[in-house]
Amino acid sequence: MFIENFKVESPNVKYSETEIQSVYNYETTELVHENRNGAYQWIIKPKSVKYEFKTNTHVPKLGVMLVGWGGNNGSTLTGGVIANREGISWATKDKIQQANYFGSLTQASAIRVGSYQGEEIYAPFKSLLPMVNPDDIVFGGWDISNMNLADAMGRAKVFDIDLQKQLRPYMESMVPLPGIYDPDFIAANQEERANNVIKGTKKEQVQQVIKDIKEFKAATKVDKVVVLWTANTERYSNLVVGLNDTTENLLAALDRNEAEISPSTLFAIACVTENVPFINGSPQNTFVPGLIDFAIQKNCLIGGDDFKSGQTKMKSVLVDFLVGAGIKPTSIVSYNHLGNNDGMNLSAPQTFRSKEISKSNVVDDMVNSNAILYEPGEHPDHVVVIKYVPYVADSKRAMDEYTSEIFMGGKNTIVLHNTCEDSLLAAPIILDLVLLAELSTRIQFKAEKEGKFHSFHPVATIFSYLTKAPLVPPGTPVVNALSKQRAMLENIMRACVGLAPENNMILEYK
Ligand SMILES: NC(=O)c1ccc[n+]([C@@H]2O[C@H](COP(=O)([O-])OP(=O)(O)OC[C@H]3O[C@@H](n4cnc5c(N)ncnc54)[C@H](O)[C@@H]3O)[C@@H](O)[C@H]2O)c1
Ligand SMILES: O=P([O-])([O-])O[C@@H]1[C@@H](O)[C@H](O)[C@@H](O)[C@H](O)[C@@H]1O
Repeated sequence: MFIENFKVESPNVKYSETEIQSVYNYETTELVHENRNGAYQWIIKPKSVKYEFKTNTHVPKLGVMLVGWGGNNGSTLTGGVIANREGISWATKDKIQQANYFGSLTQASAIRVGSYQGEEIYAPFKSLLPMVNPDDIVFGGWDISNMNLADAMGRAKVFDIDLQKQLRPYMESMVPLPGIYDPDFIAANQEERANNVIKGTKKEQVQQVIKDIKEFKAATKVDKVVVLWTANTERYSNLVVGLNDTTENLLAALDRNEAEISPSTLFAIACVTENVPFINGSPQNTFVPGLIDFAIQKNCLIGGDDFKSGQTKMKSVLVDFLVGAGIKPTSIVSYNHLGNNDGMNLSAPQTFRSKEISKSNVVDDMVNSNAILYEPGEHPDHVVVIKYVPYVADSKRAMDEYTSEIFMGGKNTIVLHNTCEDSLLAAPIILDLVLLAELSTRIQFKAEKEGKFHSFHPVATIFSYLTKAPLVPPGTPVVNALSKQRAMLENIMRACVGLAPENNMILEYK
């Protein structure tokens, strides 16, 4: 059965006018490696840590500024939210289609809240904590192309024509602000669309972005802004001691107009300076060490990298299943071709390399988790291929082959074929990222030994379910297995309302 909402009644949770307060006993373990009777032994000690959470329940009017607003993802998300807000339906060759938020974890997924009279009861994921209604988001942003959002939607070739016709009146007045264009960081084939750029030194560009954010807030009267990069994939920035290794060096490099500071890092500097959450939806290393250091100093939320939308999402499920079943993946080949501008930009070796890294590292934690299957340092052959084929446009064609060793020398090969509009997978993920970024800034918590409440660490690891290469604070383990990432996010939100983690034991029926 499905229920639309619920209230938790427990000594561990208190609802007030302005916040939800909860007490949560975090059950974990502490490991020691000790010499017991002459032999070293691993000892596991269960540990319970009492946490307190406070969630501000005032849901703000949210402004979302997209870098790359006029791109396939930016125009698709904007149009999709308008279509949902206005209740637009449109004719397709099969039926009259209603707008929806399918593919969004927060808007279209469910959680188990228990059982009632022998029936499992589920509720919307978004019913756990008060969240911004996506229909109310005010969009803005930047693009190096000056095309208005209605024409950009046409250029993207993602939405059905009847839908595009209905959306055009809402979108043709939306014109991106000039972006920061640096041909050294993206493919040369992007030059022809760069007709809308901020001139001046890198510091002047940062100052312009800050001014843009302030003017957007004032004009739209939003309470909060989240900035998200859905512009082109850049090449990796070189990490240089004395240039981008610390906050001081990065800001000094900015003053010197150093060439090696990428547009995405410039946007991130502007956002951290203004304490505006910044999320990187692309695979490049926007968050150089100096930027991470700056975000920590300012306690400004940053998160990324690279939306996890299709092939990689499947990979993080399949490899988790195989390794978890004691089956040994030995060869993984991920090929896809697509014909959108993203694909065109990725046809350059340096920008492709950024994507190859984010699409390849996703199996590392799962492989390293099982020494029965893999010797130290052993890992599957893993190849990523992306080809640009203009004719297919946004309709990405992905083909994957997974070969594994099974019982008694057997081999198993799984082949997947996956075709879809890439932007229709990415747009709901962008929505989740900005909604969760806003929500996480309303949560404070402390452990029993801590003196005062504090926010999450500025480097937002709670986004890992939504990103290919989860950005984590230094020294934090990277988890890529999709089921673990989803459970982590759900259980943290459950803790905020005093609910225990979903442990799937349903002992009452055992
Ligand atoms: N399924 C997906 O679509 C998916 C999944 C994961 C990651 N991504 C990443 O998301 C990003 C956007 O994908 P897309 O399909 O929308 O690409 P796109 O090329 O259609 O859109 C990118 C937009 O950014 C603009 N742009 C480029 N550099 C800019 C800058 N410095 N400042 C402002 N605007 C700039 C371009 O003019 C373009 O309009 C890419 O980096 C892509 O790799 C996409
Ligand atoms: O999310 P995913 O399907 O693994 O990866 C995708 C790539 O396969 C695709 O070629 C690229 O253009 C998209 O930006 C996205 O990154």
